[in-house]
Amino acid sequence: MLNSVYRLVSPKQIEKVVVDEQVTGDTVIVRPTNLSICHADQRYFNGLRDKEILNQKLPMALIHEGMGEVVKDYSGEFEVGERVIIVPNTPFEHDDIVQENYLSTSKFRSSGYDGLMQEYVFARKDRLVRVLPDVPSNVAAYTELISVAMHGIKRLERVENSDKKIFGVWGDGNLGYIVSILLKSLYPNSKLYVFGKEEGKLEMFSFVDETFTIDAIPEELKVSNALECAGGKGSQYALDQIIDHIKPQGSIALMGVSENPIEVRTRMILEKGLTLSGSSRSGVEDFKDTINFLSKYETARKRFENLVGIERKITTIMDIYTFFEEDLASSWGKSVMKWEI
Ligand SMILES: NC(=O)C1=CN([C@@H]2O[C@H](COP(=O)(O)OP(=O)(O)OC[C@H]3O[C@@H](n4cnc5c(N)ncnc54)[C@H](OP(=O)(O)O)[C@@H]3O)[C@@H](O)[C@H]2O)C=CC1
Ligand SMILES: O=C(CO)[C@H](O)[C@H](O)COP(=O)(O)O
Ligand SMILES: [Zn+2]
Repeated sequence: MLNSVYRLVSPKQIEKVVVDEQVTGDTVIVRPTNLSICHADQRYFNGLRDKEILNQKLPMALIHEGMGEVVKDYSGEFEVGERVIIVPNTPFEHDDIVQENYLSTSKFRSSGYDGLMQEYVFARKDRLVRVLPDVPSNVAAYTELISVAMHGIKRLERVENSDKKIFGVWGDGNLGYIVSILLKSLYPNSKLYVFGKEEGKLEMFSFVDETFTIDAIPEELKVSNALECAGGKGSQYALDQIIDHIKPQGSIALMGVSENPIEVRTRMILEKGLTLSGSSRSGVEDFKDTINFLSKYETARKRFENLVGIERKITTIMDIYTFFEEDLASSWGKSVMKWEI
């Protein structure tokens, strides 16, 4: 069946290609409707990855955060018109130990495999999760990032000690905001401190116990466990501060992605007996946990609406270029496209 796919062929150049899609008894055809930009997409769009990586991964359609409506279901599980979130990770094997998003055989949309910038997405039925009626489409669009935060917290839980008095989140952007919302709901008896660069952004974190700009952290302040949500070179500075302000034998979730390798003070990690938990992407179970979370915590669900930043209707390739530029310039929130191309 013919489908139009909008692929990034080189930095800042997207071309429409028509591909012949294979259909099986497990295929569900989804019309993408609301797509959200991730930092990873911006890195590809602007050519901020190594040349070898770009050569290896392009051409490909960008975007791995999004939802759409079922237009045809060969599996018989979904109704036409149902709103569904598309899980970007696609495993081809099961492993009892390694989770689906860490299997080298899995494919991940918009990382060497076509993302959601397509006329129709031909998805496997197990890669779709229904959107709750109370969740607006512009929030459902970035469920993937919520599931990433959920996954990171769950991985941290595997290694944490029993001290959960104070969580520290470094990063006052999208991921930091989402992680903070999840922590505040999941750990109502713990204190939550958020560390960021700008007062203006930190004001959005009114629901946490305290916020600090990173140049004014009291020397004696200590956290039990920490989550690094800064990314880029900021990961290095954040990790450095975390090492200073975390209690001995605390645990750190590393979630921010840096384009280039960063320096880490391993000596102090050893001296304080710290545990680092790396976490990347998410799997379908994390999406299901996210949906359950959204259904259980109404206040948290509403808070996610405050994270919607710019929203635009996209009808041409030129609109995509403009939107990626606007997203780069935007100071707060997730940028969501109404995909009408
Ligand atoms: N592990 C995973 O699977 C995933 C990882 N990510 C990664 O997470 C990172 C964050 O993404 P996102 O939240 O969308 O990005 P944002 O740019 O919205 O947020 C990052 C925030 O951290 C702030 N920051 C920078 N340096 C520091 C520091 N030293 N201490 C505290 N805060 C700091 C930034 O401030 P300013 O803008 O002023 O510099 C910004 O507000 C990115 O690297 C992204 O690629 C995203 C999705 C999934
Ligand atoms: O954003 C992400 C998940 O939501 C990941 O950071 C992203 O998938 C990493 O992949 P890549 O190596 O292609 O940047
Ligand atoms: Zn992402």
